[in-house]
Amino acid sequence: MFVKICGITSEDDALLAVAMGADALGFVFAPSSRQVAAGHVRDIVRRLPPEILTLGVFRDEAPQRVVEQVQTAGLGGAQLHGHETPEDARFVRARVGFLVQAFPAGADALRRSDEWGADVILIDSPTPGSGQVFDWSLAEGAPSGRRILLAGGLTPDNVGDAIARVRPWGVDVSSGVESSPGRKDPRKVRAFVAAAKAAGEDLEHDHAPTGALYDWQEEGG
Ligand SMILES: O=C(O)c1ccccc1NCC(=O)[C@H](O)[C@H](O)COP(=O)(O)O
Repeated sequence: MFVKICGITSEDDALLAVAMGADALGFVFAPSSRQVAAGHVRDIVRRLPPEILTLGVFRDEAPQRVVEQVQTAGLGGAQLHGHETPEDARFVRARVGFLVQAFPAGADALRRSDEWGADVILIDSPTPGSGQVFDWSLAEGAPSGRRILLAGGLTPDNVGDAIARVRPWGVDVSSGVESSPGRKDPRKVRAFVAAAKAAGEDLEHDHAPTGALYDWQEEGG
């Protein structure tokens, strides 16, 4: 189970999340209480192991500006959370090398998400970074055979249920592992990563696959 910790604002929190077993970190460039500047992110990213996927998080930003910010910060890719068109997304993907495209759960566009050409489809609540949980049955609108990252109000207490229900490729969290906006709580981060990884192991040992997301994992994606 791939685990991304989003809304990182400090080197301490970045190193903490990595030490706890996170696979990816997100840095919010969109207007937010967690907003960070490219120069600050660059200083953090330099201290991280190369295998950690680092993503710049944007919302309705000009595609060329997304590319510039990702490159200035030395990030591994971009995560787009707004009303980006498939053309915007493909422009960014071609220049930054890795793209996560977010869709609000239940959005019609989720069924057409292949058009965005993203490496990973993120299914989130309509208000990203808000800590709001959505009805997980809405994640069923995702295309089959794609890497699905699930977010939206996940916590150490509910992430196991969410994984069992949605069977995603990975999970993404911000609010649920914070002590205050932009500050991560070490105990919550530890508990979240452990619960997500344990639930992922349970999925692998489950011999009764039911969903397309599981099929993709079975095929070695
Ligand atoms: O965190 C923000 O404030 C934010 C603002 C604008 C676009 C995206 C933003 N965050 C994205 C994330 O933190 C995660 O991808 C995800 O939405 C986490 O949500 P939650 O765990 O519910 O806080």
